[in-house]
Amino acid sequence: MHVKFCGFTQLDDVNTAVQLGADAVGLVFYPPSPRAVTVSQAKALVKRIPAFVSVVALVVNMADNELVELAHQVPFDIIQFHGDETPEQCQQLAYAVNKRWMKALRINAETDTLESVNNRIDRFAAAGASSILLDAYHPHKYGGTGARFDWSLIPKDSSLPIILAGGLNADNVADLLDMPIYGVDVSGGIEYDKGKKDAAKMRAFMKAVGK
Ligand SMILES: O=C(O)c1ccccc1N[C@@H]1O[C@H](COP(=O)(O)O)[C@@H](O)[C@H]1O
Repeated sequence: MHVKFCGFTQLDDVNTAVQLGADAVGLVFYPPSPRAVTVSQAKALVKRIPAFVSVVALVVNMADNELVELAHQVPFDIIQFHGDETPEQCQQLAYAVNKRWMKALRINAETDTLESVNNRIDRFAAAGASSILLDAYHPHKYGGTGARFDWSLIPKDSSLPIILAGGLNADNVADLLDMPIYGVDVSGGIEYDKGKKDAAKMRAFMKAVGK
């Protein structure tokens, strides 16, 4: 199971995540988020991230010129599109900065079915996504809500590797170990306050996934 810890703002927390063996560290470039970082904060955090640990830039409906500028300033590895971006927009934006990317789909149990989730994944696969992230739908927020979605809507035969997010923590992540997913992503479940990570919660999370 691959693990991404997301929403870092503190150097010590990044160091702890790396020491614990996180595969990826996510930085939020979405100013309304309480976990958002500035370019200069991000540069300082990324300096602490060694080879073999991926840096993920989480963006929400970011304008083309802003993403190009961000990519010039911060050496990230992968873009996580977590807004309303269409497959075509993701493809164009990622091409403009020459980066791999994944798309977050917010799953709504009232309107989604396994078929609709698979169809949505297929559209992003055709546009060149390297993975898909499934998160819980919230009517007023794009993510980082701490809410889970109905896991029976996780496809078994997805055309892209699935990264599961939404309300994960050390107590529930083990329930995912038998599911057809490539990785997990957590933010709120490893925090004591927004953007401030709890070393014991990070450790417990890694233990729960057997890392
Ligand atoms: O973390 C945020 O503030 C955030 C803001 C806007 C979009 C996504 C955001 N976070 C991502 O949301 C999921 C689930 O987070 P949680 O574990 O339920 O807190 C995860 O991918 C975060 O990276």
